[in-house]
This record gives sequence, C-alpha cells and structure tokens, in this order.
Amino acid sequence: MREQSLRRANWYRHVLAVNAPAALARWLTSGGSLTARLKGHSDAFRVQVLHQHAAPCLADEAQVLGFARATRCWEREVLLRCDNTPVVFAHTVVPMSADASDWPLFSALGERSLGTTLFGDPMVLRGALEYARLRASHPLARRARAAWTAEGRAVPEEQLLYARRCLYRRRQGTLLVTEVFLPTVLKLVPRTSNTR
Ligand SMILES: C=C(O[C@@H]1C=C(C(=O)O)C=C[C@H]1O)C(=O)O
Repeated sequence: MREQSLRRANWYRHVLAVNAPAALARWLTSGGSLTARLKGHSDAFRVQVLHQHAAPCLADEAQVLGFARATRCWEREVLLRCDNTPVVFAHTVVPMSADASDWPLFSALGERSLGTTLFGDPMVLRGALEYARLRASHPLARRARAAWTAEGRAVPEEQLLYARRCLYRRRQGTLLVTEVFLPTVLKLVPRTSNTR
C-alpha cells in the first residue's frame, strides 16, 4: 500500500493547499493557454516531443478518467521550451476508447502545441484546474527530472516540483493534461513586444 501511495499525489482544487511560492502559484493558476503565456515570455517557444505512444495511465489518473485501475491510453509527453530552456514538462493522456472524431488533431500533432487545438475550439469543454506538490517518487516528478537532467542540469531530489492538471472533454472524448512546472519558469520575463 505504501509503494502505491508514493506514486500518487494529492490533488487539490485550491492552489493554496500546495503552499507553492507566490510566483509559481501565479503560473499554476494562470488562465487560458499556457502556450500563449509562455510565448509572451520568450522570443522563441518550442514544443519538444519526448514521445507519443500507448501506455498505461498513472495510478492517480485512472479515477479522473473513469477507470477502476490504470488503463492503457494514448500518452504524449513534451518539454515546453522558452528560448531553448525547458520550463514545463507536460503529460497528456487520452483513453483508447476515444475515436478520431473526439480529438481529430491529437495523433498528428507533432511539435505543434496541444493548446492550439484545445483553445479556440468551441466544442472543447475545459474542467477545473487541480494542483499538486509532487514527491520525488511520483512518476511525473521522475520523468520531469529525467528530461531536465538530460539537459545536463543537475536536479536535487529535494527540489519540490509543482503541477497542475485539467480534464478536457470534446464530443464523447476526454483528455487529461498535467503540467509540471520546472523552477526555470520563475526566470521568465514578460516580453512587452509579443505579450498576448
Ligand atoms: C494545453 C496546452 O497545451 C500545452 C502543450 C502541450 C503539448 O503540446 O503536448 C501539453 C500541455 C500544454 O502545456 C496549453 O497551451 O495550455
């Protein structure tokens, strides 16, 4: 039972529950598309696709997706980069039961941002944001660290990582996006020229 709990996070509807530093809480609670906000804080924004493949959803995603246990889904993981610095590790899962008409652009996204297909589509319903502080043992903390370390950046285990997640619906489909904010996001400065 203890092993299982180490792989889960406590997810809260109120950002105050995760006690994040104020500057990070502002990123966690930012409305609208994260892509658009990051573009407003960089001269060059990029979505680096780490992988997009079939994989079991995480233990603490199953219930949100309506499953009794971890179930195979389409999984997409990316690093969002501002001026080539990774600032967000994003993990998205879509149940295999979804058909192409639910998320018509998801499978062929490539390095286009998922956000550009979600925001602006009147058929997409966005759920409430939830927030968590991830233990080092949480699978998404491990993966975010691994992607970040691959950059040659040493990431101390005690570095707390904060995340948010949001459930999107379109037609009969659901899509769960989780964004893990790397500490580098705190170094971003708004660009007055291209702030959207
Ligand atoms: C949901 C958004 O899309 C972003 C882009 C993602 C991707 O391309 O996989 C995943 C999560 C988001 O950070 C957004 O921009 O708000």
